[in-house]
Order: sequence, then C-alpha cells, then structure tokens
Amino acid sequence: MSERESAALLKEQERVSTVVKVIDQKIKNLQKNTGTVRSDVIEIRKNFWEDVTVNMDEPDDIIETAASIKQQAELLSERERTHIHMDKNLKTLARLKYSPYFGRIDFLEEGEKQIDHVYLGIASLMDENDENFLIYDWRAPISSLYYDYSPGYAQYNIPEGTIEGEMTLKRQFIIRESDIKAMFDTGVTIGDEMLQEVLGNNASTQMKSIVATIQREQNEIIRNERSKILIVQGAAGSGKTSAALQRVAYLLYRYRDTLNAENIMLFSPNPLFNSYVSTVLPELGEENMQQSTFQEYLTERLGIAYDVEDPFSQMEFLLSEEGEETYQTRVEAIRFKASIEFKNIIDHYVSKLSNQGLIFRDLSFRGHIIISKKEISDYFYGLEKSYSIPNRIQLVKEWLLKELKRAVKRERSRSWVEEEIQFLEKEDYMEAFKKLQEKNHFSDNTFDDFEREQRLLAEMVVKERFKPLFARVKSLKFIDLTQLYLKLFKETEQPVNGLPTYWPEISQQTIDHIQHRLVPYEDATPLVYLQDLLEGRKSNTAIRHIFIDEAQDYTPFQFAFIQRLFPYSKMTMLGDFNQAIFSGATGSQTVLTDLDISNEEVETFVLTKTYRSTTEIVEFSSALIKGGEKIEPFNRRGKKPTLSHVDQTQLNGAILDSIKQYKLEGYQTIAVICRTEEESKALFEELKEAIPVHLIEKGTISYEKGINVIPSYLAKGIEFDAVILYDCTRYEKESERKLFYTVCTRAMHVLHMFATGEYSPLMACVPKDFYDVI
Ligand SMILES: Nc1ncnc2c1ncn2[C@@H]1O[C@H](COP(=O)(O)OP(=O)(O)OP(=O)(O)O)[C@@H](O)[C@H]1O
Repeated sequence: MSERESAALLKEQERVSTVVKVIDQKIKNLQKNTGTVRSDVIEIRKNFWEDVTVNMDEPDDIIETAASIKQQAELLSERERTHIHMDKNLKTLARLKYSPYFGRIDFLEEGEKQIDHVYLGIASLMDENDENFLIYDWRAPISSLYYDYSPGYAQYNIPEGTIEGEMTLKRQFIIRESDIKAMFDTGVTIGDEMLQEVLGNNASTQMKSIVATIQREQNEIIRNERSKILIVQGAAGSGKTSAALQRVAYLLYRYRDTLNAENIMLFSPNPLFNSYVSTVLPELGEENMQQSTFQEYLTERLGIAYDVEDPFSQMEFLLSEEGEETYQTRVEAIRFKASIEFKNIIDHYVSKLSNQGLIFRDLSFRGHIIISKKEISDYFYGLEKSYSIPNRIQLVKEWLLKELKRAVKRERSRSWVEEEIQFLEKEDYMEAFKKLQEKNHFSDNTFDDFEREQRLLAEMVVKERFKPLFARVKSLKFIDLTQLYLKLFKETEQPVNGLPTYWPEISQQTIDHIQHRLVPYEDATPLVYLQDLLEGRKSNTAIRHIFIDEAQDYTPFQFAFIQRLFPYSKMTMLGDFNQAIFSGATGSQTVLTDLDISNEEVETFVLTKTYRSTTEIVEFSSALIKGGEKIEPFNRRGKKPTLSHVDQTQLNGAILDSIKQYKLEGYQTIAVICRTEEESKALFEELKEAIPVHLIEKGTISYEKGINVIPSYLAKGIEFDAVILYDCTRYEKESERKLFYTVCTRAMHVLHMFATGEYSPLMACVPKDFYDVI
C-alpha cells in the first residue's frame, strides 16, 4: 500500500469511528425513549378500563362511553406503532454499527463549488444535529450514481429533473464490526475486487443482499418505475432473483408512504426457495413481501375437494414414464392446456352457458333432495338474461339461502328432531338452557318453559344439521364445477379451430382423471379460471406489485390468469428461457416466448453477464445451449468441470469419495443432483449409512449446510459450492437439454459429472477442452 493509500485509509477509519460514535449515541437515546414508550404501552394496557368512563344509563352516556373507549384504543395503538417503529430503527442502527457503509462517491454538481462526499449504506443516517447526511440510503436518488457511473461525467434523476456533474472519486469498503477490512478505489465497473471477494466466498443456504455490488444493468431493473410489465430475461446466475429482491426493497423505500410489504407478492418456484430468499429483505431493514408458489395458490382456490397434482409430480411423470401408453397424449394435453387457444375455448364455452347448459348440484338433506338441480337451473335461467352469469349466481345464492331457512322451519317439527334431542349431550342442554336465560325467555309458568326449551332445542338441532348446507350454498358449491369442466371436453369437438389432433384422446384422459377428483397440474389453472368466470371472483386489489420468479415456467394461460387476478398490479417477471425445464419437456409455450413484447406497457431487459459460477463452469454450461456464446462470465477463475466414467455398481461409492474430497477442500454446501426423485431417494438411502446427508424433497422448506441430495427440478433458483451430477448419461433427450443446463449452472466453484455410459449425448456440442475427463 502506498503512503497516500495508507493516509486515505487512516482518514476513512477515523470517519468510521466518528460515525459509529454517532450511531452509539443514537442507539442510547432511542433505547431510553423506547423504554418510556414500552412502559406507556404496558401501563395503558393495564389500566385500559380504569381510564375509560363507562356509563350505560342514558343513550348520551352510551355514546360518551363509546367515544372514551375509542380514544383510549387510539392512544394505545399510537403508542404501539411508535414502539414498533422505534424497535425497527434500533435494529437498523445495530446493523449500521456493524457495517455503516459500503461505498463513497465524491460528486461535484454542475454550478456548485463544493464537492459532496456521499457515503452509501443500507439506511440513511443524519449527524447529531440532524443537519447533514452521514450515510445515504442506497436507494436515495443520488446513490444511483454509485451504481451507474465510474469517475467522470455522471448524472442522476430526481423527481424534479436531472442533476449533472462530475464524479471525482468512487470508493468501496468492506467494513465489519466498525473496522475497515478492505478499501478499493474503483474505475470502470463496481469493483471487480469487491465482487471477486464476495463471489469467491462459500455458498450460503440463504441468499444474501447484493446492495454493495449491484451492477449497472441490474440497477436499471431495480429502479425501473415506468413499465407496467417488466420482463427480465437473464442467464443463469445473472442476478435476476437478487435484482428482484433489491427491487422490492427499492419500491418499499420509494413509495414508503403508500406501499408496504403486504402490497407486494412474489410467486416463487418451490417452498424451499421461499426460505432461501427470506433473509434478504430483513437484512436490508425491510419486511418480507407475501410469498407463495403458484401451485399453493391454485390448491387453496380449489379447496380440499380436489387433489391437485403439483408441478414436480408432473415433471416426474415426464422424466420417468416415457414408455407409458398415455405419455404422448398427456404431453399433447399439457402443451394445449398451456395455450391461450384453450383459454379462448373456455371463454367461448362460458358465453354459451349464459343461455343454457349450466350444471348444478341437488341440495339434499338427510337423504332427501330439498332443492333439485333442475329447480336451481330453472331459477337461474328464469332470471334476466342480460345479467352476467356471476350476478345471476349471486341471486340464486340468495334465493337458496331463503329456501334453506324455510326448510329449517319445516324440519323443526319432524320426528327425527325429537329423537335427536333425546340423545343430546348434557352440554347441549346446558347451552339451550343458557340461551333461554339470556333471552329472558323463562316465564313463571314451568309448562311454557318446557315448551320453549323444546322449541329452542329443536331449532338448535336442525340448524346444526343444516350448517354444512348453508356453507355449501354460501361458497357456491351448488354449481357442479367438475361436471362443467368435463362437459367442455365432452361437447367440444373437432373441427373447432385450434383443437389439437389428439383432442379425443386428451378429452378422454382428462375425463378419467377429473372424474376421480384428481386434477393434473395442467388442468388446475383452467379449472380455477372456469370457476372464476362462473363465480365472478373479485380481483385482488391490495396487491400492487407482483413478482414472478422463474417466469419461464409459467404458461401463457397461467400468465393471463394472473393478470386477471391482479389487474391493478405492476409486474416484474424474471426468467431464463434456457431454464424452461417444464416447457422444454413438452415443447409447450412459456409466457417468456409468447408475450406480446411490442405492447408498450411491456419493457424487456436482458442480462447476459453471469456471476454465480466460475468462468470455467460458465463456459462449459453455456456451450450446452443455443445462443450460449452470448453469456458472459464474470472473471472468476476455477477448475474446469470434470467427468468420470464409472460402472453403475461403483457409482454410489465414487460419489461418496468425491463428497469426502470436496469436504476436505473446504466446500460447505455440496449437492448431489439426481435426475429424478427415485434416484435421489435411492442414493440418499445408501449415502446416509456412510455420512451425514440431507434429502431434499418437494415439501422441504429449508436446506442446511453440508451434503444435500436433490432431484434436478428442485434445484432451481438455488446454488451450491460444489455440484456432483449423479449420472449425466441419463440426460439423453433433446427435451432435457434445458434441465441439464439448469443443473450444471447450480455450481459456484466446482462441477463434477459422473457418467455410467459414455457421457450425456447432449454434451456432444461442448468442446472437449471445456472439461477434464478424470
Ligand atoms: N451484483 C452482484 N453482486 C454480488 N453478487 C451477485 C450480483 N449479482 C448476482 N450475484 C450473485 O450471483 C448468484 C446468482 O444470483 P441470482 O440467484 O440472483 O441469479 P439468477 O439469475 O436468479 O439465477 P438462476 O436463474 O440461475 O436462478 C448469487 O449468489 C448472487 O448473490
């Protein structure tokens, strides 16, 4: 280090110490105030009723009492809110104390004489007098200079316009526990050195925030405010998920007065991924957005009456059952049901149902039909035709509820009721008795009292028995959704435009499944969509931003459905066409290939630079796919991927040896990626006898450091220090190329492939010097 550099480092360390002192002071003050607020909260809760004037004598008194309670409740909730806010600030200050900032820029604004020194951290911090910024939040407008420019001319936007000037210095820090561990003055991009440092580390079981090293093209995505639909097509490891999460944090900051974490929703690929990304936002001092897998959403919508297949079982089918008789039909079905053509067919079908053909269910009670499906249908089609189907369904619902109430009255005097009363539990009697007392229904006449009690008990018994019927009507279960969906297949015949050649077989296969209440994954979205068209589901207006990760796995139909559900939402879709493993297996369209990008509401960004893997692994994996030459590795060197040929009988032992070797070399997360669940399970059973190992299955919600055995399609979105491919010979078909690419790109530092045959035929296009055979 030169003398100048040492002097600069010393000066910066002094500044860090000064800033930390300010933070300490702020923490102290805040702790004092938090203590006061906390005691306020406890005190108000304890004395709530003592401080309220309760008087119910006159109407005026009641109003006064209500006002007094309201005032007290408001005071309490204001104090509670303040407490939560202070607590959050304390946590942020603790984080700042540990590492106050990661960057500095010196900026001379045009027309100004004095250079601004801007230090960037995860949150802003003012000096003791609250006059000057000691730290700027990384999301502040001026902070974008750091991500977008290197020293020289620079500009940034503020709501009122553009500020121009010259950046005279750009510096990066790694500060831990108030100590500067490293400091770099950077040139062209955001510190190669800093990135080298970050990316060279071991993989973590939880994703980390990247605010210190966001790249310019990622920053553009993070701060985009223009587009209604923002699509990011990015190579594996290019930071799509990272950009998405920092974008959530940015939006929460930018629109902090109107937007909170509950207004943002992320659709993620699997439950494991949910937990993998769950620490990023809290690390940045923000709350997590809502998260769900699309399948969870569909399952919840269809309810327990249906057994909805998950996408992973669908994938297992595609990977394992090729020889089966039904295979081709199913592939065709998946392909067709993914398309907008199928959605149009459903739309057309529903428009016809407006005039005739809706199917209802009988409402039965104790084995007798009390309102038949025919009566419901007659009532429905007797209503004004110009009303929409959902509006008419609502009217039918109201009518049915009235009819049920009438039926309750009728039933009360039936003999079964009396019989059931005899068998009532003691508690039920007590309850009836209590109710009578409450209602002051007891008179002095014991005979009347007995009569009343009997009546009340009868009402209780009947109402209890009718409860499920009321619930069915309220949740519109009187519509026979299953039969309606099946009718679509029975009645739609060729030659309807756009129907696939295999339509009769597809129809039969669908009927067979759905009749048994098994909903194949490809039918789940169409079924919920049909349900929505009939029931008129209200769109979700609370959600303002939707993020769809692994967007290549969504079909055009699913995307149209999501858009309909969240009409007021902006969308950020992140995907990689080369990792479209589901559509790759069937040749169906994905939303990424099919979206009308000429639409002016849609803006597309392409990320070609990739950060996860070493240059060698990127070169190898990119050679597997078409257009892979456009993928640009971040310059981090490592060993070439390796390939070993082994006998099937020796495979598991060889894998064990590799694992041991990688452990010795210090890798902390090692994954053995198998093609299917079956392979994973079998390998796991053997390995677990020899070493501590975890099996990742589709329900797994978090994974641990160490050794993990995982089926290919579950490894999406996550990464490991070292990846061992169970048997690359098994990736044979062209339709599995994307899957093969996806698994190879999970490796950060090491990729080793075993082959029980020669090697995967999909590797034929990879230059021999991109990997070593050992
Ligand atoms: N600007 C950055 N600074 C530091 N690390 C980065 C940056 N961008 C990406 N990374 C790292 O690269 C790895 C891959 O990032 P991420 O998972 O966000 O990529 P992705 O495009 O979603 O990948 P995939 O499509 O393969 O799931 C992560 O370890 C992430 O921390």
